[in-house]
Amino acid sequence: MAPRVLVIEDDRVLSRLIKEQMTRLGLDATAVATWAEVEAYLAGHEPQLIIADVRLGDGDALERLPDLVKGQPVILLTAYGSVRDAVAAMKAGAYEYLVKPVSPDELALVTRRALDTATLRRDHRFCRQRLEATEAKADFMVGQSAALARTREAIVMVGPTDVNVLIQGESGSGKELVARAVHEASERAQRHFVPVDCCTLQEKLFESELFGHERGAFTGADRMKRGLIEGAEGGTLFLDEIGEIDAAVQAKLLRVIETGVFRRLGGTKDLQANARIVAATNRDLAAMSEAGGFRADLFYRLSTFVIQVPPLRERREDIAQLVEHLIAHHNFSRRIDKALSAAALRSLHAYDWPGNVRELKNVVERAIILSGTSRSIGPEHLAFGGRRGGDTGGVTVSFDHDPTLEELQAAYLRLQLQKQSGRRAKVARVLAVSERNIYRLIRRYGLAES
Ligand SMILES: Nc1ncnc2c1ncn2[C@@H]1O[C@H](COP(=O)(O)OP(=O)(O)OP(=O)(O)O)[C@@H](O)[C@H]1O
Repeated sequence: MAPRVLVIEDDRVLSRLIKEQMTRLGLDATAVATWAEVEAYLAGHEPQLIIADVRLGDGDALERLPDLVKGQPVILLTAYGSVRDAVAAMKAGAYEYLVKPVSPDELALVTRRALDTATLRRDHRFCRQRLEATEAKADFMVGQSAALARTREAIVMVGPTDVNVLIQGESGSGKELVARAVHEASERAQRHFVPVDCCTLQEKLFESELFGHERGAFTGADRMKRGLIEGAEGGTLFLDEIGEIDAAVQAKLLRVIETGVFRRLGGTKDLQANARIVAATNRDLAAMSEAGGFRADLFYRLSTFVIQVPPLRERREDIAQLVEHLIAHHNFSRRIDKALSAAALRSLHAYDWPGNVRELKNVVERAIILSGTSRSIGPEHLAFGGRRGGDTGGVTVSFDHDPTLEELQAAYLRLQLQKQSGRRAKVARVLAVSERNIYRLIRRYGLAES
């Protein structure tokens, strides 16, 4: 459908000319000559653009402009030499003003631009709304267990206070979900929640992601780039896997927290940060700081308030509800009328869930696929830790001594990296942990070349 344009002009000749030109531009134009007609038209239509003469016989467009511009862009036509009108028009929110006699080329150009801008604005608004809707959905924490209730209580308590929060919990237990909930419960909820993955192999890249960089800060930095910390202005900066940041970043972060000041990479200006810091880790940060692996002063600052996210095996009573939620919200199959058989629920209860809710999500998604057209999900559709039912074709890791847990983990990771030809995303799926966890482990065990 052609975009609608309303032309408000009481000079009959000019009105006809503009209308004809709009038609030539492929627009659906309607011309009116009085404000009474405008009101009647707007009661039944929503034009995408209005072109209006500043002064009509029965009223002044400038007075009505603030109301008019709410719906769509308005281009005003002003008399030659009336600078006062032009300034007032722009102040009142007109998209553009054109001085009579109107040049057809200029009118065509401004019309196109106004329509394009309006479309962009609309798209942007739409994207934002969708984003907010997804974020709100992500905040939906499923589970009625007493353990989760304690986590919820902590969120409600600390959310509005603006203090820094440290979220501790095993991988896949829902730390990011908790961080989002803290943000939502705060006065910063209207601003951005910016998640930052601290687990990266390239420290310099990470630093510039976080703090931004000035032009020329390093080879390839051909323009200034703002860091995520600036993106979180007025909102919340979520530092995931905080235990992984190196000493240089630890020092910079401490400075931000203590003084509210930071610098972009290669910069000399002190910039003000206003972001609430919520950090998460699945490591024992207190022990790390005692052992010297993490700055004690930073740990102290970050852990003003600590929220523990319980592992799934400590809240098995949530499993049934989580499975129901995961079936209802999965997005790769149209069949959402699946149900778990009692026997399948028993095996889910019996399992230990080292990968927590993320692992449960993987298991449920695989089960939805494996159960095909059958409505019921049975134990034969469940594949724990990548294995299904009675299928025992596993892996063997051998040692000439009794390995420590760490050695076992490193060897198994090396083996999986070989097996999956170094494809980390795939290894992450098999091990039922996040890809960033795989990065972290690769770095910890020095397997980067695998
Ligand atoms: N209580 C819950 N209700 C619904 N979904 C959940 C819940 N807890 C976790 N999830 C889902 O499980 C997955 C993993 O959660 P999340 O990413 O928050 O874990 P994490 O602890 O931050 O993991 P990592 O340590 O790997 O960063 C996500 O898809 C999340 O939506």
